Amino acid sequence: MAGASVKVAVRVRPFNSRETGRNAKCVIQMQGNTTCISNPKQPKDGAKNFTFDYSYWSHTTVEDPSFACQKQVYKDIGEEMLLHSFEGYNVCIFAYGQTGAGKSYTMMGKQEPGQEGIIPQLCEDLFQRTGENTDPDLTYSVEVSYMEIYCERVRDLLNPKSQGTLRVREHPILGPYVEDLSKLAVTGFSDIRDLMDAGNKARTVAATNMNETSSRSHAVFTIVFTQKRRDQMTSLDTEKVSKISLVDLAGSERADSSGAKGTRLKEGANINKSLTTLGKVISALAEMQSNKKRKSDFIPYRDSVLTWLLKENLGGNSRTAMIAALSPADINYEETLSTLRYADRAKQIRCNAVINEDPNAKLIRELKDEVERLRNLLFSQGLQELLDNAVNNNNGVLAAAGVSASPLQLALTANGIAPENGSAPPGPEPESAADAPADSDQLMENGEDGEEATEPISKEEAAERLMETEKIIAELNETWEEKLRKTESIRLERESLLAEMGVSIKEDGGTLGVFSPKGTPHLVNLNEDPLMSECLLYYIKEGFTRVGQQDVDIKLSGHFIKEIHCVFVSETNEQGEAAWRSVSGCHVGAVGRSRDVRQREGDLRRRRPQTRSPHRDGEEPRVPL
Ligand SMILES: Nc1ncnc2c1ncn2[C@@H]1O[C@H](COP(=O)(O)OP(=O)(O)OP(=O)(O)O)[C@@H](O)[C@H]1O
Repeated sequence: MAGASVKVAVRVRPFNSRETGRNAKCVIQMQGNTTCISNPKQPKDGAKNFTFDYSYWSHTTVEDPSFACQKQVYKDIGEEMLLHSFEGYNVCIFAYGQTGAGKSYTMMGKQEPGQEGIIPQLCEDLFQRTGENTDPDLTYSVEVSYMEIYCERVRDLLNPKSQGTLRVREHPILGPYVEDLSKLAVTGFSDIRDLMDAGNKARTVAATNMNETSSRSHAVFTIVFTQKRRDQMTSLDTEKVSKISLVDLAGSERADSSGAKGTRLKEGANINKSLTTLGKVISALAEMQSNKKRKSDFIPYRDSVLTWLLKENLGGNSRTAMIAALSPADINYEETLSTLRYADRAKQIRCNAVINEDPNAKLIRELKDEVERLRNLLFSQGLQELLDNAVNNNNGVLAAAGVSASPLQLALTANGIAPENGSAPPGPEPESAADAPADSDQLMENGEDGEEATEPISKEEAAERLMETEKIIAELNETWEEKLRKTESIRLERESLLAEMGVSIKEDGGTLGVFSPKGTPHLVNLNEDPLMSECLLYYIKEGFTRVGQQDVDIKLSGHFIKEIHCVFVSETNEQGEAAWRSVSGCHVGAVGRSRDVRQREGDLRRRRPQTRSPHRDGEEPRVPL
């Protein structure tokens, strides 16, 4: 399997309503695995051909024999990658393309039958296959994390407690990783589907709160799949661990072509830092293939968070597939051509995947060696005694205060050399000796037989690395039951937080809508497309809602609906009476609350003072009512 190239597919979507409305012309044609794009300005001689592993024609409907549906895309790419993960390889699928070209549709899809994307299909297939196992010596475990990279900052989409940005670090043995990113244990497809759903909600909420859309961030869904086999003869366990990374990249349009100005342009540049670097990494890797002499240290992985975290998936230990989403419309010709060129370059990358057999045992051994090495290093500088004293002195005090810390942490803190937790800015961090501060006390390692020191390391750095390694060992040693307990408590926290925010999401005609803080009705326009901006989404809070025209009670709570003509909210007037106020231009239908709900609300209002503001105190609504 060594030296396999990145599998590259392209997929063209149907026209959207705007394109149909403008009589857009389709500039893409496909024949077998070849994609042809014609220049609308020079239709005769401007056509360009590209060949990929797959060219998916999804521009028409299922009636068309050449139509590629969600199932087919999964079968060709998702299933192949899943089978590689069963073999023990790391795998990665990433979707690239302009905003609105169909990346999320291909990766996540919709919840309707037949519309699910690669991620849910792969998860379902994974549990289907593990469920069919009849070998008592073979057990499986699955853990999931979901993060978002926005403006070079990493957010945990599954842990509501993790409000800020997470630190991207590099461990000398593990390589780049996100510190404190939750990795939740799952036991079946419904668990993983709930997490996906929760993560997607968190993503949209975060984007809306920042007045953004999720198309400006990269979403990385990771499954860690472990297969443990017990050997009856020796009673030894062997493990194969595969990391499945499923990445929905931010829209690839160039900042200048999106018409962004000012802050937007600056943000665009920052968001695109990861994409630009991804482009540079792909080019450098492609060049490395054609010019064998070129060394891999040339690859600028460290220049962005995305490429740093996906280092192994790009030219490293991974089987990788890229799907480039294409818009069919003539208006997007330039962007689509640039996507095709990007995909064409990615074809040249080769990855050296290896089966990750028994990494845990090996890893823990290596990490323990590292702890030993660092301890010796600190010990040789006379710090061991301090460590012991500090442990003895502090243990009781901290235990009484309910603080748990490792002995090492206590000792280092007591000696003023423990690193601060999580206060460093996100992004790749220099870890090499060359990056260490030159003026701090340097600990020199003595090699065996009095060899010269190999790597000077500051005492702060040794301490930090020691703590980091101990933390990783503790995580690796966590039992499955402990992981499940932790997952459950995070789930409860997440649910209560979302319920408190009154968050609800419904896919409505392909538009993902969001939310109402504290359940008050808001008008939220999530559509960046100016031509669609009249299409507001209305959130209706908990309770029964009466559609006046039809005079029937319809339960609309927690739903987003389009095309309401008028929305009334009940609130208290100056005389302290419940009154109705129209919050949008009123014409035909009316949406209000049914009488019993109004009654109940009136009672409540008389008991507690109400603000006239339909949004939280001190907080402006996104779209003023
Ligand atoms: N193959 C397809 N078949 C049917 N509809 C599609 C297809 N691809 C995309 N669409 C529809 O086109 C719209 C835009 O697609 P999508 O949201 O997946 O784009 P995107 O590239 O992920 O954009 P963004 O960068 O904003 O996330 C959605 O309404 C989606 O349902």
